[in-house]
Amino acid sequence: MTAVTTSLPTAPASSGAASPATLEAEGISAWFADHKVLDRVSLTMPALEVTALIGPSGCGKSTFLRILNRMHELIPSASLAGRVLLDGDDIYDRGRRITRARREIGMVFQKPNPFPAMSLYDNVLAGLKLNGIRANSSGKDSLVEECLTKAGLWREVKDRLRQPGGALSGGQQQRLCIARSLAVRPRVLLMDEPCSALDPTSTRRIEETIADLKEEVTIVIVTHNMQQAARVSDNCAFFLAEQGTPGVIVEHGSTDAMFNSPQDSRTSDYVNGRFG
Ligand SMILES: Nc1ncnc2c1ncn2[C@@H]1O[C@H](COP(=O)(O)OP(=O)(O)OP(=O)(O)O)[C@@H](O)[C@H]1O
Repeated sequence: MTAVTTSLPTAPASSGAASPATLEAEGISAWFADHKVLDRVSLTMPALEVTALIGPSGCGKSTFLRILNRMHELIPSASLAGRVLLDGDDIYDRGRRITRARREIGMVFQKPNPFPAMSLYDNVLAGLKLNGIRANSSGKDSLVEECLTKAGLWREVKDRLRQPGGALSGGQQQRLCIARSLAVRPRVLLMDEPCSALDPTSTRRIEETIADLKEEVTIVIVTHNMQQAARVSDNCAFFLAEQGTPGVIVEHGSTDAMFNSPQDSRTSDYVNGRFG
C-alpha cells in the first residue's frame, strides 16, 4: 500500500494500482503533412492481455502506437482522424486533458532513456512531479520498491538506489524505464520495440517482466521479432503498407491463430519470414 496522493481529479486512488483498461482504436487514419501513412485502422486491445503490432518497416506501427497516447500530435506536421477509446472514453475528447491520456497510457521506447545523472530512486519517481502526483517519503519508498519489483529490477538494485541511472546495463536501464512508467499507475503500457537495443539475456528478462505485468496493465508492443511476438503476446495485428499505399491492418486475431492458421497469405508469408 502506498501513500501516493494526487491533485488530479481522475488520478489513481491513494493506494493500489489503477485497473487495466481495454483500448479501442476506431477508424484511425494518420498523415504527416499530406502524406497519408495509416488508413482507417481499427483494433481492440483487450485489458489483461498483450497485443503485438507486427509488420514490415514503414507500415505505420509506431505512428499507430503514438496515436494511442496522443504523442502523434507532438509532431508539427502530423494529423489524424478516428477515435481512441479507453474503456469507452474517447482520449481525444475536447474536454479531456492531454496529460491525462499520457498518464493513463504510458510509453516505453526503443532505446532506454533513464535520466543518466539522476539516482535510480529519483528516476522511478520522475513522472510523479510531472503529473502533479504527490507522495510522502514512506509512500515514495514503498512505491519505488513496488515499481522496481514489478519491473523485475528490485533485487538487483535495492542496495544501490542512490546510484545514477546511467550506471546500469542497457537491459537494467530498460527495466528502470518500465518502473518509471508504472509509478504513475498507467492503465495501458505501450512498448515500441523495447528489446531491439538489448542482448538476448536482457531481452528474455524484459519478456518475463511483460508476462508478469499483464495482470497489472494492458500491454501493446511493437516488435520486429516474430519469436518475441509469439512468446509474449495473446493477440497480434499485422500491419502492411503495400506499394506506397497507407498502412492498414491486413489481419488480426489470437497469436496462436495468426502464427498457426493465418487467413491471409501475406500474414503467413510475413510470420514465416518470407518478406519484411
Ligand atoms: N516524424 C515524421 N515525419 C514525417 N514522416 C514520418 C514521421 N514519422 C514517420 N513517418 C513516416 O510514416 C510512415 C510510417 O512510419 P512508422 O515509423 O510509423 O512505421 P513503422 O512501421 O513503425 O516502421 P519501423 O518498423 O521501421 O519503425 C513512414 O512512411 C515514415 O517515413
